[in-house]
Amino acid sequence: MLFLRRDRLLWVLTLSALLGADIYFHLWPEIQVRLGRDWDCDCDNTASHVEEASTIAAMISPATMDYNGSKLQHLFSHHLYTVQPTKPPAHHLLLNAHETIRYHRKRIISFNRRRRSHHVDQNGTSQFINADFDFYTPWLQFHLGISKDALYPRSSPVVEQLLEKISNLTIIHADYSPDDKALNGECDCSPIVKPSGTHLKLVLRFQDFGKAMFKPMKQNREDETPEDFFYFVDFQRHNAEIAAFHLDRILDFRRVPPVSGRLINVTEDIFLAAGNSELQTVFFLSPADNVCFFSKCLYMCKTEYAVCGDPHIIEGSLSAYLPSLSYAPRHSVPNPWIRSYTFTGKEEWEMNPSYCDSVKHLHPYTNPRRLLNIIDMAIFDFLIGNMDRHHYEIFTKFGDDGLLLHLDNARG
Ligand SMILES: Nc1ncnc2c1ncn2[C@@H]1O[C@H](COP(=O)(O)OP(=O)(O)OP(=O)(O)O)[C@@H](O)[C@H]1O
Ligand SMILES: [Mn+2]
Repeated sequence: MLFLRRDRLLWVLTLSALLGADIYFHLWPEIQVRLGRDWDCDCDNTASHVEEASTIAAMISPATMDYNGSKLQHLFSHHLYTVQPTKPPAHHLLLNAHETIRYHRKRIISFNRRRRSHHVDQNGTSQFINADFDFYTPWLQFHLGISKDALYPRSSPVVEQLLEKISNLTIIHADYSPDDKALNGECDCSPIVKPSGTHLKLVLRFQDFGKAMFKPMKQNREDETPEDFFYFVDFQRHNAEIAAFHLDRILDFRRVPPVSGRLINVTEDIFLAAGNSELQTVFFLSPADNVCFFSKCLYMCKTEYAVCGDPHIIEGSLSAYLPSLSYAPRHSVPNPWIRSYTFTGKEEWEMNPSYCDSVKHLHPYTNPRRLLNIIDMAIFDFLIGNMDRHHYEIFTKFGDDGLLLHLDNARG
């Protein structure tokens, strides 16, 4: 009996020793690596960062401008941009891969079914294209890579692949954006969607089931804002959206969803792909025989604010769509440094010299990360010349610690 008990004790001691060794030699070093290397901060040594920054400055200085290839690619090949911090832990990612895939597999089936019946109802003569689902498709990889700190990892190949897709893939569906739908009472689009939209925009869906927010070119690129315009009625420029994405990436914020320019065929890519008959009612042929359309929204959406193809083709920006609000909720937060939207009014920050201090003591800015994030956004808006940041959006999942989305840069 005594022998049996001693035997069991020996087993327990041996197993504990093995477990202890495993924790000490394998698990603990792994934990140390993770604790030591923060995802957003490879703060190794300031001196070398200063040196790297001056190398970058040299790369983009006029002296090296004779470089023939893409200057952006040249810049992003610098090792400062290719340093890859450790992968974020699963709880720092926005989405769970399995659930996201399951969700989309179901959605794509119902989406194809709905579109097919609409196509039949309309006696559609054009070829019907089913949306496909592929795990490696860039929009899905983009969604799966969204983390607490950035919309995409620093040297992610997914960004280039996504830009290539949104500028070339066949468009199979066009619809109003959620805020236009909220305006028309068609959607219960969660807290962030307000019937706003001073900018004509549409959601376009591609053959790979990816989506993008389309903002058409509204005036010539070289048109300057007339001096008498207040900033809150300033032009909205599709190319400002594109430039803002690139600058945000250069600054390593990575908080603007990838945006690409594209020539869109108003008739084929929008009118014939319209997901609801309501959208088709806003199209008309102009006296110059160009195909035009306008949007239904609060302010500038009458026919005189329509945009027209030439006769079918129009340039615009396409911003890669973020994960749906129904499974990655976001909310909109008023910017404490909002500009006044009246001719004469002033906001509190313009009159109260201690406003900054009071904001610092207010939730959520008592969180230093949130305060720094809003300062980043102010720097970004200063550089792009955007005075229209009335709200910003955040992913609800990350609470006060998460990134601020730099959406809506058309007035940059
Ligand atoms: N890439 C995107 N993915 C998902 N949603 C987007 C994207 N871009 C914009 N949105 C959503 O559409 C809303 C309206 O877009 P945006 O602010 O760019 O247009 P707007 O016409 O300027 O609107 P507003 O008048 O409210 O400023 C945004 O608040 C955001 O919720
Ligand atoms: Mn706007």
